[in-house]
Amino acid sequence: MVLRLTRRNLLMLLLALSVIGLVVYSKIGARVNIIRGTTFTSRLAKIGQSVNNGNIKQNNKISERKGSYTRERDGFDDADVAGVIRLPHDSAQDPGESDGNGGVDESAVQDSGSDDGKGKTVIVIGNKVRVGKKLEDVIAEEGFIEGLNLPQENRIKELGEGGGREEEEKKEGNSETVFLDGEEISKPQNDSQKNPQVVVIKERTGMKTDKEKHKSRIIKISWNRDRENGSPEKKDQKNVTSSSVVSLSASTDDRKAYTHYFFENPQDLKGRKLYTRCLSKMSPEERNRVHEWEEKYRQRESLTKGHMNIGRKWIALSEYMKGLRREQRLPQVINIGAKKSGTTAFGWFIAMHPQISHSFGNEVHFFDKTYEKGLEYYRSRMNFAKPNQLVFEKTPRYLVTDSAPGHAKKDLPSNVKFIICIRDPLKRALSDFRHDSTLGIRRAYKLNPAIVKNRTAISEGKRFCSRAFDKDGNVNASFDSVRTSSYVKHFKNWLSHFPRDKFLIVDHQRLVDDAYHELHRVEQFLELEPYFNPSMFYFDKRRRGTCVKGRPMPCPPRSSPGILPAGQLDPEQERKLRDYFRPLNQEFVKLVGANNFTWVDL
Ligand SMILES: Nc1ncnc2c1ncn2[C@@H]1O[C@H](COP(=O)(O)OS(=O)(=O)O)[C@@H](OP(=O)(O)O)[C@H]1O
Repeated sequence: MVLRLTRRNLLMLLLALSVIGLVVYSKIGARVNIIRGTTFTSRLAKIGQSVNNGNIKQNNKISERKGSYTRERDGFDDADVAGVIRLPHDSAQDPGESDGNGGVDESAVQDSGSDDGKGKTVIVIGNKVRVGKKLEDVIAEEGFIEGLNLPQENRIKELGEGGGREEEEKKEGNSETVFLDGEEISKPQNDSQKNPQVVVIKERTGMKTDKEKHKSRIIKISWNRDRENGSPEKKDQKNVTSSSVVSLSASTDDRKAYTHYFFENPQDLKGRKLYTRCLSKMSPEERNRVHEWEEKYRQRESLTKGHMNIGRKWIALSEYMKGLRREQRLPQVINIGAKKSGTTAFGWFIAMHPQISHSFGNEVHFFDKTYEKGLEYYRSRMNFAKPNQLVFEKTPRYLVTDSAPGHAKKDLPSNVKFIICIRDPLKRALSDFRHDSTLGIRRAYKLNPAIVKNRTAISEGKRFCSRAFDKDGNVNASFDSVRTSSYVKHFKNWLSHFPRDKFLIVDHQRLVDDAYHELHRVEQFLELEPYFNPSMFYFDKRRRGTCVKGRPMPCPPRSSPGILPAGQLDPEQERKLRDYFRPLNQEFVKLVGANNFTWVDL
């Protein structure tokens, strides 16, 4: 049969091909899922489930999915992960066997998955499972575990980058004493060292592409946190984090110098970005000194050049900085918002003060976006501060993130202080909306500038109102731009965790009209030596903002490019919004205890 090549026939053919494609894809996809769902991680999770009622730790990236446990897709194949779970009752000694050829030893898994498995250690490295074997024996057999070559006295003998290990190194590894957390694990000194509660190891396998190699270069060892305070009864496996290992091994001072999130998570691309940024701020001479230090570190640790991954570079860098008495500390001052209230300019001004060390980058977004990465990550986002400096970061979303103050209270030192920048709530809301619209169309704008050509102040005002009011014409309090401007609601949430004297309110308008006055208040609040003076600042008409005299770049950077006009409202809509904000402003002022904001009663 010969089909005529008409448009209709072509369409039919395309449709048929798509259907076939879909069917094939769904079949293969389903199979892939089944394979993933039954790999050793889910088995490992089941073992853990029988031990601790299914509370497999989040930080091991094992999460519940469709009734069974499977590792979160974080770029690793299941075969890259290994784990050790010490079941309760440390009794069994009979070693289980690996099948030796990379497959999972089914009997070992089944054995330990049942209640009979209690009391046995289950160790999973790569896709081998061992039951009842001593951790130290397994480590000795495996020969190397990256991530344990902690600095100097905490070092484990490291044996190559997996895959192509040298024969000689292998021998060395079997004969050398192995150190874990700075202790000889072949001669444990107390029971808790003998009994690791959880060890999770990510091990590289035969990776091919560079990207995969990078990803696979992670091995994590986690110990039960309770080991630290010596209360094995209070075991809570959910609390285990990979950073506990380092923190257990180092004294407080060493911890500050060496513990580094990127050392343990070299796959986190942020590490590379921040490292580059940090070095780019240095003079060429200083950069050379850092590279020399890295080389010293490499030789001291007997590492090959290939070993110097980004995690180790961070360790070397923090060692170098430690020598200059500079270290990464958790922030002591946080500008928590509000968005579009001049927070970027504020951060830029305050960073001029010699006693302030600004975090890397404009915003950190720890309490609102990356909290699950842990405090070590947060610390690694801070710049290397001198002993007399206060560490500062700003993230405007903290103000409106409900969980932020609780987490900040729990995690930060008690001397932390907060700055809140605020602004006329209506102007802020319009600026906020413009910011979000700009981000939304930035891509389209790049492709076709004409897309914003017809957007006027009036049209933007209309777009704003279509969101700011509901269909009955009432203010839509849950619209983001309106919600953020309701300062009192957010401030109350923060006040329920911190006392009033922990906060300083900075008004954007005053930052424009009299920057010196505002910044001097900040100096007093933070107990800094006076640095700013009135003659430093001027108002730049073109930039419509405060700038600083005598600097190569006199004005702070803008947080978003102004490709759209600010929205203009008709008087009726403006009145309605003002009526909405007024009582909230008044309540806010009562709480703050000062009333020199020009916009409160508008
Ligand atoms: N130098 C200087 N002095 C005073 N005010 C300034 C300065 N630079 C920026 N701005 C104004 O700050 C508004 C942006 O605020 P943020 O930096 O907090 O925005 S962001 O939340 O970080 O996106 C933004 O407001 P709009 O222009 O209304 O959008 C800026 O005009």
